[in-house]
Amino acid sequence: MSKDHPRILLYILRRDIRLSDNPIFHFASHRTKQTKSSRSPSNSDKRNRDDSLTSEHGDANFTHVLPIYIFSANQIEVSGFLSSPSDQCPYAEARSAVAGVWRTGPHRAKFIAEGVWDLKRRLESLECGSGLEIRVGRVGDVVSDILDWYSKNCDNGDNKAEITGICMTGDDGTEEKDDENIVKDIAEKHNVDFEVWEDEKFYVDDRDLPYENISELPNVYTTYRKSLEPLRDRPRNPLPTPTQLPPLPPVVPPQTGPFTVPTNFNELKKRLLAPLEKDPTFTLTHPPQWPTDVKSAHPFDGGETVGRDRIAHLIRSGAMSSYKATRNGMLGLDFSTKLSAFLAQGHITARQVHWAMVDFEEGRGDGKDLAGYGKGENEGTAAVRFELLWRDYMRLCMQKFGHRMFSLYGIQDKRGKDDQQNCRKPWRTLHKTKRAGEDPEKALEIFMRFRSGRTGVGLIDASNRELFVTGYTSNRARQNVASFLSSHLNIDWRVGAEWYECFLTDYDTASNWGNWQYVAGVGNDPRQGRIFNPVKQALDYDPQGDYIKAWVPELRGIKLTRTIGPGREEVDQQRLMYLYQVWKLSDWEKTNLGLKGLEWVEQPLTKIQFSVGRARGGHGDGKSKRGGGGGGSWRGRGRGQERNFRRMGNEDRVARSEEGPTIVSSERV
Ligand SMILES: Cc1cc2nc3c(=O)[nH]c(=O)nc-3n(C[C@H](O)[C@H](O)[C@H](O)COP(=O)(O)OP(=O)(O)OC[C@H]3O[C@@H](n4cnc5c(N)ncnc54)[C@H](O)[C@@H]3O)c2cc1C
Repeated sequence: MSKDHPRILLYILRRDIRLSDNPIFHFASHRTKQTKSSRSPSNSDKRNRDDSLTSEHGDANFTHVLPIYIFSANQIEVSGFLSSPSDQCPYAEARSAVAGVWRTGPHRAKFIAEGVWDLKRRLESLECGSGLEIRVGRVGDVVSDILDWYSKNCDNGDNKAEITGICMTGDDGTEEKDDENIVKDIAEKHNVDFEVWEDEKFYVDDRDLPYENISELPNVYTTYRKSLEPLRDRPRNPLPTPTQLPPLPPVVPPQTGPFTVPTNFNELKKRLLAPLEKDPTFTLTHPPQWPTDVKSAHPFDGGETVGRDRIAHLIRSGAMSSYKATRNGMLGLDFSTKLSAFLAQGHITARQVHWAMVDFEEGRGDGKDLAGYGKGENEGTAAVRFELLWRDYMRLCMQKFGHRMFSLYGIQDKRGKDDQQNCRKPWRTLHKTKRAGEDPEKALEIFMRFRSGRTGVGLIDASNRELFVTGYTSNRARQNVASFLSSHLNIDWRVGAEWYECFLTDYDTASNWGNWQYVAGVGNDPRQGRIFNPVKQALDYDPQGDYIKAWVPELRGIKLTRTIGPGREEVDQQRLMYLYQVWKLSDWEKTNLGLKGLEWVEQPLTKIQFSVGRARGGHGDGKSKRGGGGGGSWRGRGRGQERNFRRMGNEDRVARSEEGPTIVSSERV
């Protein structure tokens, strides 16, 4: 066989859809440079050579790189790619295990497609013959088909093209690990090298963690964080963006039947969305509608190009530096970074975010006129780093606990003794169990109202409606929603996690399931059993009612102010209570506002006991010390449990003394 025959490295892209700071592309580009320089004896300067790469990853034996992205049939519905309507899809529908909802809903499907297309464009624009191939199917099937095709169709004697290596970046999801093992077996069968690379998209590189073994990962975030402080010193340098890569192979196998992959973006998107659009209501009798005058907090297209622009915008606008003060917001583009979806798909890396902040902190690049430029780490940039570390931590928990991340009883999984003593929470499930008093139909109905944004609790409904139409809802809202489903309604929290998996643009296996467990009280919250009171939380974080009114337009007619002098109005906390729980309105007002008789208004899923007293003076300027609306004290009534509500991930950072003891009591209807 000729030594010049095409030898192909098959690179299976996963959540590393970017050209910059990408270890595999960096390595491949490095090989191109090496090959070129070894051909030219005069160009023997090895100063720029990255020896760690070559020693770590061996002497690569490839002349071509075939980057391939697979829409994985178990995670995203692929029946829209069938070549003909009469074809039968060989895969089961990509639905969730417990609630049976689509694994990937329309917002993320679109975002992923945009990211993949952006990378394809970037690779093609290098003008070195590189590109990206898109396939659909189960990962193992696609890889097998490609290897078989090269064995069968390219056997031209000396010029035979062959796959000499397969690589992918590691992923800690359980399904992703299964895929890695399947591809490893296929590679072995074909006698092809296989390598799983460290994905370098996390804040702290795995190789720099102070643990020998993942079992040593502390079960409490704070302990983990302290082991890594000072956080600013931790990230490695990002890898440079390749300017040249080995070309695509001269011949590339086609997508195997019964599927066809379109060659233009609009058609690709159409095919992905087609099965989801067959039922745009997602089985809801009252699907949320987009209020015409409200803008999405997350209007971003997917892809490395937009993601990197977003980082630059956050620096240039000062949003990164003001992050600590604004991060609990719920409306608008810049109250938080909105980087999560780009990070989840690997369109950008956490260390790129870090180094962009370092440039600002050290007075390089954008932001010259902003406060804090060149003055080192500030409260905002430190808080962003803190949150990025949460993301790392959730991912490491996934690595440590594996399947337990998806278990109803969580990573704690208190079986045995506790089980016998019936200490486990009696979750309401959507399916029949042997437990007495189960009513799965009722649970299903409750879940339907929850998803529709018709629970009757303003903050929860606003968030769930926002999620449905935009694919995003803030961290503050997510915590309340998760707590509401799992603790106020006692519904199996996994159906909430699955609903989020379907609808979140930024869905990330570890962050989603880890956060749901944490809030549901079965994860690694050291203060087990915290419950968010969505009325008090609304008072603290939506003190003018703007967020609820935006997303629940039926409530916009509720007058929230009272007159405090000639031509002077202030938000009245008593009236805010009607917005937060509309059932509290008088029949007369309900009738006037056209709300009378609506199920979610008259029969909320739960009534939360919470009231506010009249102002004791001193707050007549309309600003409470919580930064919100009118003054006045609040009072919870109930069973006498006292809880402090603090933001997850925040417990050791700010002592929120202004958040006094809160009593949660709710009466399920
Ligand atoms: C029930 C629930 C489900 C969630 N599901 C997801 C999910 O599927 N994907 C996801 O990325 N985040 C998830 N989060 C975490 C958090 O809500 C989002 O990361 C954040 O709201 C995204 O907006 P942002 O990028 O503006 O965040 P910012 O507030 O700007 O934070 C900066 C970055 O830090 C990371 N981050 C912040 N908070 C967390 C956290 N609690 N856990 C892990 N990483 C964090 C994210 O990467 C985020 O982009 C969930 C939180 C809850 C309570």
